[in-house]
Amino acid sequence: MAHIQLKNITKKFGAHTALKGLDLEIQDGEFFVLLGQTGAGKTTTLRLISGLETPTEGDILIDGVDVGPWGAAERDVALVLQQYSLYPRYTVRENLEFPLKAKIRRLERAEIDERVNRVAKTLRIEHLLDRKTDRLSGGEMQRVSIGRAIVRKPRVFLMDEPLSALDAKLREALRTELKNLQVNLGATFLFVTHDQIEAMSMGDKIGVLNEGHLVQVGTPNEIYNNPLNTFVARSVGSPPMNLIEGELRSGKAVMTQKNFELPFTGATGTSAAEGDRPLVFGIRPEDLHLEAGAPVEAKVHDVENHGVEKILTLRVGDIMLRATVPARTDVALEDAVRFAWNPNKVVLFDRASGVSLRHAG
Ligand SMILES: Nc1ncnc2c1ncn2[C@@H]1O[C@H](COP(=O)(O)OP(=O)(O)OP(=O)(O)O)[C@@H](O)[C@H]1O
Repeated sequence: MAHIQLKNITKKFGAHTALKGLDLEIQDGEFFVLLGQTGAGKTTTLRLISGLETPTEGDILIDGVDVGPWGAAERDVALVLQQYSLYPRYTVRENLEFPLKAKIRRLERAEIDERVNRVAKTLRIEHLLDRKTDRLSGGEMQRVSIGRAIVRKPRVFLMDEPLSALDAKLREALRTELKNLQVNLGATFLFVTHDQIEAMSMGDKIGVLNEGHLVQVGTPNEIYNNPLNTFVARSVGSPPMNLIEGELRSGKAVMTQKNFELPFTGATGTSAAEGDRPLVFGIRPEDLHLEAGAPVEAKVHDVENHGVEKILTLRVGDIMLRATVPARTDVALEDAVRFAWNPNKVVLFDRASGVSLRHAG
């Protein structure tokens, strides 16, 4: 178990700056997810913590100790990658024993057996112990890779998209297992992914990374309900938050799309809302609902049936809005419908900076 702190980390590769002044703190026993698109700097962050790269500027502290001078082995962190790095001609048992046989560990045979058996039981791969790893399915191989990390009892687990090579069903199953495992071990996990569903479902905390900048850190609820800016608003939620242009007029927010104009009755949420200015309204699809007599008319442009719910695309003039409605809602393409929204749930963003007025205030 360990507490990790990154202080003002910058990492340059030649002329390219991969990380820019990154400050990040991961509490002991926390499941922290770093969410970002390709090239955001996720892998670089993991490689810096594990000691495979050196920061251009800034410090990395593990349990309050500056680990800058320490090599990868001394840091005692385990890195699990998307591509399983197993020895193909070895059995599962041999692969699990391997990290324990390093000379510096000097473990007794009985201790090695005990650890391997316990990990195999935890990951439900006991029946595979004597099988060669090239005879395993993708999900089994990834379990063994995770097992190789656990068996060492490292201080920190760093996971680089470990589930992204697996099919959807397996990914879902392993998400739950990995989360349970982290809770049972009480371990500190830093898990990086570009998949917002993974981030939302697994993280105690999420850090949203964009082009080497940490944009926002918060619990999944904070990130979802109170995004710092339109980038974060678009990064989480499926379908994503509706973002509609409008403006502030005499203290009232007004949506001013070409074909409709609507007063917004909810609180603007900040004193920074004084003075007229261009805004973006953020409304989650589940906060839009169909209602007879509601203020705005729309045409049903698309209907996706997802079992328990339907995702509608509504066309209002030339803008498209997504609405998540109960599956029993009876609508067909090109139906005329009316919709309303929950004014308390609307998030207002400054159009120029993209920053939420709640945060700017
Ligand atoms: N060794 C290197 N030399 C030069 N540029 C690098 C090197 N490693 C990473 N980069 C660059 O730094 C940026 C961040 O890369 P990084 O691998 O950390 O992104 P990522 O968020 O993990 O992306 P992905 O999801 O695609 O793995 C990218 O623009 C990448 O091209």
